[in-house]
Amino acid sequence: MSKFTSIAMIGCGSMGGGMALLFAEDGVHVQLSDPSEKAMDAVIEKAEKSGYNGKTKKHTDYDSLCNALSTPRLIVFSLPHGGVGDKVLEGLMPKLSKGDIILDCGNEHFENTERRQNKCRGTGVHYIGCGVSGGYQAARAGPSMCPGGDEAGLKEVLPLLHKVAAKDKEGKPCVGIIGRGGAGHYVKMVHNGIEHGMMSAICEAWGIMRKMGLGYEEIGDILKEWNSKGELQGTFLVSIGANLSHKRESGDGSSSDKQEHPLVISEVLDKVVQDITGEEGTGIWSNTEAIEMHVPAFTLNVAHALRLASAYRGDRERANKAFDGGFPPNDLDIKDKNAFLEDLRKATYAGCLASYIQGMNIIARADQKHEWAIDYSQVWQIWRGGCIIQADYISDNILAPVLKSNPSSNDLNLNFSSVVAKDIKNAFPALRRVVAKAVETDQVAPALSASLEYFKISTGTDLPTSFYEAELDYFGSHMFDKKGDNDPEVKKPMEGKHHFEWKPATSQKETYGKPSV
Ligand SMILES: NC(=O)C1=CN([C@@H]2O[C@H](COP(=O)(O)OP(=O)(O)OC[C@H]3O[C@@H](n4cnc5c(N)ncnc54)[C@H](OP(=O)(O)O)[C@@H]3O)[C@@H](O)[C@H]2O)C=CC1
Ligand SMILES: O=C(CO)[C@H](O)[C@H](O)COP(=O)(O)O
Repeated sequence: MSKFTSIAMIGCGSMGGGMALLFAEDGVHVQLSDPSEKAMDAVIEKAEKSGYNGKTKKHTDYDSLCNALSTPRLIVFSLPHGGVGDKVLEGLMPKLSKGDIILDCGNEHFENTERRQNKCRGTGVHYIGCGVSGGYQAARAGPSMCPGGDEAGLKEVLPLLHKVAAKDKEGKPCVGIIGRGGAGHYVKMVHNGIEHGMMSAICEAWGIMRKMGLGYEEIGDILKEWNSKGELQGTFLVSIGANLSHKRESGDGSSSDKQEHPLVISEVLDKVVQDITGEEGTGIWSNTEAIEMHVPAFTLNVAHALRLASAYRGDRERANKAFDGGFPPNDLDIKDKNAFLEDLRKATYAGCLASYIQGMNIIARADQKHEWAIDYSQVWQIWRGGCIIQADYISDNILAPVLKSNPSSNDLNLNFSSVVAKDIKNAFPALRRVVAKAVETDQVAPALSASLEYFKISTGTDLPTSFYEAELDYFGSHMFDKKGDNDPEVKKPMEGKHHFEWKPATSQKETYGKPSV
């Protein structure tokens, strides 16, 4: 039996509510706090219905909440990111004692996490940033959990997390100590960046299949097939895509019912708004981090841009009118449908793998900067099951050989892996054919196109940036390295050693002639 027999859940929305039931299912008493009594009542009702009688209780003040907890206290946050957590922490701190633990299971920005960790440090309260993944279904059944912070607090709470977290195919829990400071929230943030890249690649493939004339349910069957074998085997986002493709509002699925109830997917508008409404920040933060860490993340960047562009439906409609109909994708007349679908499957895989590679590179660079001592074998384990980016083939064949041995962050770049090289060389011609077809027929394929460019550029040794560098030196005296220079620094991102006087600076009179005024 865990020492945490009575814990707090602060925030009883879709994730917190589900996790409260998850802990209650494990026999733990869960003390609830949420501004909405209705939200707490809903959790209590579900707990009672599930037979967890008396295991959940609502509180409207922190005194009664904290007094109801076993010690050391374990307080789980499932709150919107930003100021809410600060306010809650401020309210709780006077009631907490040395050894108590806050487990922040929201998608918090890692800098907020570290700021709060610093605030708590002098008091002996442990603040753990624990990204959770898998959506509200996983919150209820057991999410993938990514905790980071000080080791003492992590070791205290880990046995309980082992019990409630998602389990992989071998039954091992998808949770482990990720690293120090804000590492847990950082890795979860990048998980979401990868998620966005993968979702973009998959939705672009879906759009292309629609233009091939395939019906929603036919596409669902194809996605099911993709998920069952090969490089996309066991990919959660592909599997839920297969599942959602067949869903109708209600009814029994009979043919008369099919006429009455359209497929839900056929009614969904093309608008992703979370980044703009501020509900979620992870997509913005992971792309900002990619840029700030100087990591080329082609797929992630354009996936985010697609979301942003999609959100402004009204602007798109207005521009569409101004452009007299814009550039709508043409119907695709594909002679050998099966061969093209196979290309599309491989292209989708390349987009998913590109997302993983870019995400891992962001994590590695941040780990070096912040000295979090990330345990990459745990990153691998945490992403094995229960999370949105779960991808069994990638996990078993691409990540395991690199991550399981917990390499140094310097050796993490998956583009150095012979397995990745083999797979991408196999998928690249298919990706090229799909992108070429998409370009030719105006399909929307930013993440697929960016992934093609990514692999071409990140493995290329003859880029057109020679000309770029020359122009920079021409107008800005920014220096350049020369082909054939043997200095090892040439291989590093360091300023070049040469400047050429392409055009000497001249006086205003020499440049413009005699002024007219
Ligand atoms: N939804 C998902 O799939 C996932 C979400 N997350 C993260 O988990 C966290 C929660 O997400 P989610 O459950 O979807 O969001 P919800 O909005 O459903 O839940 C958040 C809850 O916190 C409550 N809340 C607000 N202020 C306080 C406060 N001062 N004290 C106690 N409770 C408060 C909200 O109440 P009210 O509505 O009345 O303001 C709401 O019930 C977020 O950080 C999210 O990014 C992580 C993984 C997956
Ligand atoms: O964290 C999550 C999954 O891992 C949540 O589902 C989150 O709501 C996804 O939203 P976004 O795509 O905006 O990050």
